[in-house]
Amino acid sequence: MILLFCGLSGAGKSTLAEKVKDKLAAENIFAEIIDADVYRRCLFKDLGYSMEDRFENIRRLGFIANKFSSHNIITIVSAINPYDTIRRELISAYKNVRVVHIDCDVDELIRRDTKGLYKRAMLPEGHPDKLSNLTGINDPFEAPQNPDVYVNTHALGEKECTNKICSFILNSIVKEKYLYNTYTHVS
Ligand SMILES: Nc1ncnc2c1ncn2[C@@H]1O[C@H](COP(=O)(O)OS(=O)(=O)O)[C@@H](OP(=O)(O)O)[C@H]1O
Ligand SMILES: Nc1ncnc2c1ncn2[C@@H]1O[C@H](COP(=O)(O)OP(=O)(O)O)[C@@H](O)[C@H]1O
Repeated sequence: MILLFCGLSGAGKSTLAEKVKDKLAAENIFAEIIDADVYRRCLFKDLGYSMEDRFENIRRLGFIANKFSSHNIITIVSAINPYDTIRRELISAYKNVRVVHIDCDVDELIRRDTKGLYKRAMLPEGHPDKLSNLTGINDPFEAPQNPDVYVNTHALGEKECTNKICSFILNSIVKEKYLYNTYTHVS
């Protein structure tokens, strides 16, 4: 199964991916997280934030995710993933792709602003530090219309969000008789 965790920067994709992974590990279910921010820094240094580059980023992440997923590893792709077209492309290309919308009100994201990106995006035009294409501020985010799971991290705490996502995964495993790997957790 490939889970596309999509949502704006700071919404909670990475936090929830780690928590979901830990909760599944407690049930001896192995999950792999493909965090776009990490892959961009290590492997995809050639990509920026134009629509074309974002499409290419998601295509590459999807390709890698499918390698893990084809070995029956629950695979979480944590990326803003703002465009419906490319999400649909992955859904058509690979088996068992599910969309998890990690939503959060923009006002709350501006308050969190853990990376200082929102502050930079809201600087006046012409300011040398202004970020010109931050998703949700001055670049589009097409919210998934029918996500398999929806959580709003302003309305729900980390634990509630984690439980909701894990319940979906565990129910899917049962329904689809998903062959999942078990492993010995080494801390
Ligand atoms: N202009 C702009 N827009 C969006 N995001 C920006 C931008 N510049 C830098 N960053 C940082 O890059 C991370 C988003 O990369 P993604 O690969 O998830 O984006 S995308 O799916 O290709 O749209 C995102 O990471 P997260 O905060 O984890 O979402 C940001 O830290
Ligand atoms: N319900 C929640 N779920 C996830 N993160 C939350 C929640 N409430 C507050 N947060 C905080 O929001 C921030 C989300 O950051 P992060 O997970 O890096 O977001 P993203 O990966 O989407 O950019 C963290 O500081 C986290 O502690």
